Amino acid sequence: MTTLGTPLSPSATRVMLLGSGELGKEVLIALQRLGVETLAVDRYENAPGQQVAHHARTITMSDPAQLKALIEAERPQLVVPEIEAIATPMLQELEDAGVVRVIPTARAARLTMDREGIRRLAAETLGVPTSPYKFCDSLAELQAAIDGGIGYPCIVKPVMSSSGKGQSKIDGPADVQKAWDYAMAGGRVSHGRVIVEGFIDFDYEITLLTVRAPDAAGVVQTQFCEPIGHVQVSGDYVESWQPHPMAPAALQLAQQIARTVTADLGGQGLFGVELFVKGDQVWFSEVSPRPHDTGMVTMATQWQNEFELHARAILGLPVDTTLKSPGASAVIYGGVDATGIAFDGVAEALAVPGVDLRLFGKPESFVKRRMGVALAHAADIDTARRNAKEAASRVKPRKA
Ligand SMILES: Nc1ncnc2c1ncn2[C@@H]1O[C@H](COP(=O)(O)OP(=O)(O)OP(=O)(O)O)[C@@H](O)[C@H]1O
Ligand SMILES: NCC(=O)N[C@@H]1O[C@H](COP(=O)([O-])[O-])[C@@H](O)[C@H]1O
Ligand SMILES: [Mg+2]
Repeated sequence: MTTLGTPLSPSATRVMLLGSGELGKEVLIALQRLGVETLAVDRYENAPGQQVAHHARTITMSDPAQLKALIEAERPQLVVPEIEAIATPMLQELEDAGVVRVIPTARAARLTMDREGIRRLAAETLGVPTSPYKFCDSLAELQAAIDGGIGYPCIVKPVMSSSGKGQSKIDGPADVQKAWDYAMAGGRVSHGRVIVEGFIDFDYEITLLTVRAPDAAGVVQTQFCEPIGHVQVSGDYVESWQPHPMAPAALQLAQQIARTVTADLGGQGLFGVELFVKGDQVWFSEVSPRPHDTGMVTMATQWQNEFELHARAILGLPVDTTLKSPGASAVIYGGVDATGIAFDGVAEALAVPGVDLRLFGKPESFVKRRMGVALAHAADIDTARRNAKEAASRVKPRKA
């Protein structure tokens, strides 16, 4: 039985988010709606989630000493990682010592913070199909890996990065040095290691949102949302839609891979399983043990969006993954480097049929920083995609 308390009282159910960007903000809102007391942590002040939580703290989350001190001082019942760049070995230590429960598990957070952990688990331990890959610590090792079998084209990524940071495609020998240098500059935590992956020439890619939540008997069951299709530019998502139509055989394989990987990671919560599909062939790419950026579309498409599903699953409450309507999302980038920016065209954007907006409230904009998203529901995904993109293009961020 789950019992929830009253926030800001001794009975409170207290949850700490580690990372409080646009995804954490929505998880925090979902938790607030259930009367959970929330504490939003991030690396900078006034992060989106910090603006809606009961409490806000700013620390270097990759520093084990700072992380330990904060968790020991606050003693939340649950710690919910929201980004990769966290001192996850310390989370493991605190979980092992019984100080906190980490969502979905400290081991899942540790394995997925580093591409090497999750890739070796999926490909080598679980035998799930992935692109060919090698890990390299120098430009010479990168060149040797490519010449030794990875071949061209291939993709280089820092082992610790997300949203495409430091990622580039190598089409031939002339690109290798550039890709190495770019990876060295782009990791979220400085680290001289990269993964080089053979390029998969997929027909399409999906995120399969997978929820592990207990049933009435308290047994954790796996449930899937409808597949989310998406388009990535420079390794960062720009557009997503749901449901993405799939051949039954490919969908079955996708669900089987997602079930295998998430069952091994364990715990309770929502996972974003990223998969490449070509005909009936499916490759595992990576997994977020938390809501996924492409899953923001579920704010327009599902009865319970991915943030509500995560909130419910981690609290041990029942979930409903069914679709309400086809829909789409389109990203709004900052377009300028400036703090405290203004957004023109909001009314024009909201005049597009079936459209809603999220402006995240990030205090500082960069040309390629995601500052908002347009959401659209429609009778079919083509209309929804068109309307979401139209609405996103009508929002004009500028220096205030
Ligand atoms: N081996 C590959 N073959 C073909 N395309 C790839 C490959 N690896 C990555 N990509 C493309 O680059 C995108 C981003 O890659 P990946 O998900 O590994 O990066 P990321 O930085 O973790 O992104 P995010 O944090 O947004 O999930 C993929 O969604 C896909 O479009
Ligand atoms: N693909 C992972 C992802 O989308 N993560 C989301 O972006 C935020 C960081 O944004 P920022 O880099 O603009 O601070 C994270 O806090 C999370 O919400
Ligand atoms: Mg990804």
